[in-house]
Amino acid sequence: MPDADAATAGTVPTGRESFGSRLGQAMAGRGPLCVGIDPHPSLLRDWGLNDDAAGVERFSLTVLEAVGSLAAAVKPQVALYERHGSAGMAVLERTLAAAADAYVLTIADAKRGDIGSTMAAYADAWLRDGSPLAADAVTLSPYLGFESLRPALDLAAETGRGVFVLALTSNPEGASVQHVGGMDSVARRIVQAAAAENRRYAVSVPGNLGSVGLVVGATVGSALTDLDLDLAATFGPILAPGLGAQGATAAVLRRTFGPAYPQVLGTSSRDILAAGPHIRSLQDAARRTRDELLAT
Ligand SMILES: O=c1ccn([C@@H]2O[C@H](COP(=O)(O)O)[C@@H](O)[C@H]2O)c(=O)[nH]1
Repeated sequence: MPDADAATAGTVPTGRESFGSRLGQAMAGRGPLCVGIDPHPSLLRDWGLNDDAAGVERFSLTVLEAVGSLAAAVKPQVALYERHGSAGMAVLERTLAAAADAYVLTIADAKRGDIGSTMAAYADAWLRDGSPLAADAVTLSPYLGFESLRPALDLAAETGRGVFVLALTSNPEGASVQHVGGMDSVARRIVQAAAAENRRYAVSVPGNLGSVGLVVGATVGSALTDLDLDLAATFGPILAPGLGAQGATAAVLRRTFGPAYPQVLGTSSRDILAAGPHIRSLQDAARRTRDELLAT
């Protein structure tokens, strides 16, 4: 049931189940792990694959086959397909289609953000039904202003898809922009805007996940307390990259996110991918990370 805030809210304008609801079910059923599909040149080499589109395709489909049933979602890193030009983007299209066929949720890590008119085109690419690059969700950068993301926010709601807006990124340089403003920080404005968006679609109900998520790095340390950020109150999923290769552990994640931990989708790429190319080894690595996330 919607809460009082939702009295004036809109409803999700689609017959399709919302992304938040689908992700919530996947997290409950498979565990709170997202595996990044990041075909770095060094990983391709270690897997005995060429650094070309064919190598990227083999890599991507192997990861999908290995972890599809162990992860709530997979997150292809768009830059690592883009570096192979149109052939790489075609591989990304086929990877997204293969994941959809296997009922695995996809989060395209594209970090898009632009002025409104151009943002509408990015929204069409990643969130429109029938687009060859349509994913279940896409990552967005709000640094042209949160409202500049409106075309993507609205299209995601319309098509039952989701977005993850960068709030506190996992890289150390992020603080120089995101922490600015002290107790009225840039990050706080983004968190509040995401919360308002989830309220708008009447999902501010404990236990229900909204479809407007945030990216908050697993490596942000005490920033949530320092900046007084209440992530639980956003009711949205939190994509938390930084596990493994960037140094964070499941225990760190639990400490960092506190009451918002049930909303956290822990994300790991290189740490798990380094176990390939053998399916069994990839599965062991993904299972270990997932079990650590569940155990904390
Ligand atoms: O704040 C952010 C936002 C996105 N990422 C992305 O996540 C993966 C992390 O890869 P690892 O190999 O597990 O370090 C990568 O695709 C980043 O672009 C992030 O790390 N931090």
